[in-house]
Amino acid sequence: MNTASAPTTDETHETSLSARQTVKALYVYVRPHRWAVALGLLCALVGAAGGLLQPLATKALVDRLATGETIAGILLALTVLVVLGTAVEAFGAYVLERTAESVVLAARRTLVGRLLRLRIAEWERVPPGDLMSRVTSDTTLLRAVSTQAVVSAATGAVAFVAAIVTMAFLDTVLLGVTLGVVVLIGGAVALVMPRIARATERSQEAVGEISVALERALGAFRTVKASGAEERETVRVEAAARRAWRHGVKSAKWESVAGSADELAVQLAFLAVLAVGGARVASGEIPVSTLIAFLLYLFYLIEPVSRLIEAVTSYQEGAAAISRIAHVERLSTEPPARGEGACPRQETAVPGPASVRFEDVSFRYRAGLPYVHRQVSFEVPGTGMTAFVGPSGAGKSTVFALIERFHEATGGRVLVDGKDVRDWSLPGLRSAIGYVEQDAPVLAGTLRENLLFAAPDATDDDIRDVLSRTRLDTLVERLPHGLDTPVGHRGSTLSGGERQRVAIARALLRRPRLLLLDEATSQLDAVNELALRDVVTEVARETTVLVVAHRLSTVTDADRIVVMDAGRVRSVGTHEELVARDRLYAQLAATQLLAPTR
Ligand SMILES: Nc1ncnc2c1ncn2[C@@H]1O[C@H](COP(=O)(O)OP(=O)(O)OP(=O)(O)O)[C@@H](O)[C@H]1O
Repeated sequence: MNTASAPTTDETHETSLSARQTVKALYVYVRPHRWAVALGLLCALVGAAGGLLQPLATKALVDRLATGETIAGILLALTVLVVLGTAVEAFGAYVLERTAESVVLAARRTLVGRLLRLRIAEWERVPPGDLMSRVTSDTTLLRAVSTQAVVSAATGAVAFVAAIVTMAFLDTVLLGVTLGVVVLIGGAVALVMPRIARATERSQEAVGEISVALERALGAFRTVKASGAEERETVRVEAAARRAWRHGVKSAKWESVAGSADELAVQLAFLAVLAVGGARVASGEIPVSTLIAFLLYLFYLIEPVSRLIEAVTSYQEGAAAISRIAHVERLSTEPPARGEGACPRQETAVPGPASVRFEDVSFRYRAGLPYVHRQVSFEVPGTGMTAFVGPSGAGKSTVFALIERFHEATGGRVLVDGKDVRDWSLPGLRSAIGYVEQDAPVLAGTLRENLLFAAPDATDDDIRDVLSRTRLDTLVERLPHGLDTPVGHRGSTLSGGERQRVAIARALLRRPRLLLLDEATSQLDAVNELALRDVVTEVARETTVLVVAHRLSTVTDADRIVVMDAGRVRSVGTHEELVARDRLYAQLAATQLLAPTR
């Protein structure tokens, strides 16, 4: 029944796309811009046609010189041709660059939209730094392949065929010599191409590793410093950077081999044509103007051939990026809620506190991992405070994760208001809940942005009220810009206790029907703890409050306590009842839960 988590090892293995899948994925990006690409292609073709006419005009010019006719008209026509061709080509290039940027934007928007809807299980599996590098770095590789490569391939092919046909009219023997050389070099280039794709993919992977390593170190910056780990973490990031360099250089090596192939093909063909053509001119089989025109076409071939090579090269690079981007698209996202958009209002419109029931819930985070919940059953009626206690790792926080539907139960049912959480729309379910995580994350931005994060429509009065209830009003008075003071990366300019109170205020502003409070073990001082205790007690009068308790004061205030041990519910009762009849609870209360401000 579990669809949310439990990815297998196979799923985590990243496989490259086949050529067909790559082209299909590429087409999805290009399709919305096909008319712009077509316009760019048209401009490139016009430019190429201008180039194609030049050798013929030169042949006419040489012929006229031989007969003593005037050449001014042809020269003028040639100049106009060159200027117009260049202008059209420049316009086409702009259209393509703009389109390429739009393709990158579209890919980034799709990825970002998906990333924030990923299932928690997927998000836990893939390092955030790697995901970030796919959004920022890999998408840029789409730029070249999505438009320029398409146009280069098309114009290159058209110009190549046109030149070859014209050359066939001039002299088939010389064409045979030319094609022989081109096919030879082309075969060598074809061997090199897959190496470019492989090296690019490795290089992009290494860029992802740089982000992962950086995110790891910068995300625990103080710990890195306090542990004296700057050097080691630097080495780690550098190692990834060196891997990126190595594969980048490898890719550059093969690209330069491929990139110089066009020159080489034409130069070799030039020598061969010069030898064979010279003999044919000497024997009177062809006039010298034909040889000159043929040689000019030969040099004209450099461009289409280099365009074809460029197209294939950037396709190889792009294919690597498309594979990595497609991998994100394959990560599973949270299900679109049944009736999403319509249901939430209806669901949140139900007034009053929500009830919670676990029915024989079993759960493990992934196949192969041990069960965290085994037949967990308990019932929490609307209103009142229910505390969850138990040794570390007993599965208390996991109760909250299942209620929020961050993960889905492997067996049994989790019910909110008597309705299976899987039958709720996700926004509807979550909008009924206020959730304070154990580490009380505060986001970069101002204090106001943080408070309004879960309730963007809260009024100033609501904010004032919640600030005074959580004793944050004195902090706001002290801050230089009050509520509009930035709190730093992850709230680093606030104290641990302040961060926790901000997180609680944020949850309360949401006016939740169910408040989930994962108590931090040692964040609050006695005064603030007392104040918050009053707030939570007050909130519990009108809302269902579930607390993972680490403080004695919390459990003594609780209406009921659920004692968990090794993934099972051991007993349920009030503090007095449990002290009298549950040895583990009595022990916990006497030790871990004893100090009120632990
Ligand atoms: N995302 C996860 N993936 C895999 N295992 C996890 C994950 N989160 C928690 N666990 C494991 O599940 C078990 C229960 O974790 P949980 O956080 O529910 O315990 P807890 O009772 O809240 O502990 P504590 O009091 O220390 O916070 C632990 O053994 C933990 O290692």
